[in-house]
Amino acid sequence: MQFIPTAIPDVILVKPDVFGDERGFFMETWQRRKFAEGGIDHDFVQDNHSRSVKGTLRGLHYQIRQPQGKLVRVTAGSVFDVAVDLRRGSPTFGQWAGEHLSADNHHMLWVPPGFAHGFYVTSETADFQYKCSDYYAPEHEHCIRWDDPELGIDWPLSDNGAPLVSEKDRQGLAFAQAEYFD
Ligand SMILES: Cc1cn([C@H]2C[C@H](O)[C@@H](COP(=O)(O)OP(=O)(O)O[C@H]3O[C@@H](C)C(=O)[C@@H](O)[C@H]3O)O2)c(=O)[nH]c1=O
Repeated sequence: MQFIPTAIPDVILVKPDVFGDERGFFMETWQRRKFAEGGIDHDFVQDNHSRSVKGTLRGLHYQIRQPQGKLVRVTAGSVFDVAVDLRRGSPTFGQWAGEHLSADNHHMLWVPPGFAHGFYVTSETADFQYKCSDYYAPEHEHCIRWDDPELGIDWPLSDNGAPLVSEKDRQGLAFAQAEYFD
């Protein structure tokens, strides 16, 4: 199991050991002791699973109270996954880290509390599964626009136009107008 700091060191790319044989493969997707040694030392209280069609973009989401750390992975298809540092005073405040996660590369991303999170689907469909370190609290949920020019996220958008975004995400705030973490 490899734990690799990304462009934002607190955002960690996890490359699990994958044991293939004639039946298929086996891998550990969460193991408290190994992940703690790798810098991901959290209790998880909720697991989520979403499916999205190609060109979908979900995000950028965060909860200003009850902030959630998210251990995310893709079990079918592929996505470009992004974390944005919203921790005021952090040396990487306002910066983003992005990684390609897929069912084929088995990579996971640790998005700590204090970050906004989103992803863009690059395959026909994508199944996206993640563990959360706090409960869903819609009353504390905030959304920053995925295409905020100040953030300048380099989404690998397909040529045929704008991504598929929920009504809620279309109402996302500019980064400059967002609430941050102290
Ligand atoms: C996130 C969530 C949603 N829901 C419900 C609310 C709504 O009716 C329906 C769809 O919700 P949303 O449109 O917010 O789903 P979605 O846009 O997939 O929201 C998710 O996006 C990614 C990027 C994240 O980082 C997640 O934390 C979460 O915010 O599911 C829950 O019941 N529990 C949950 O934990």
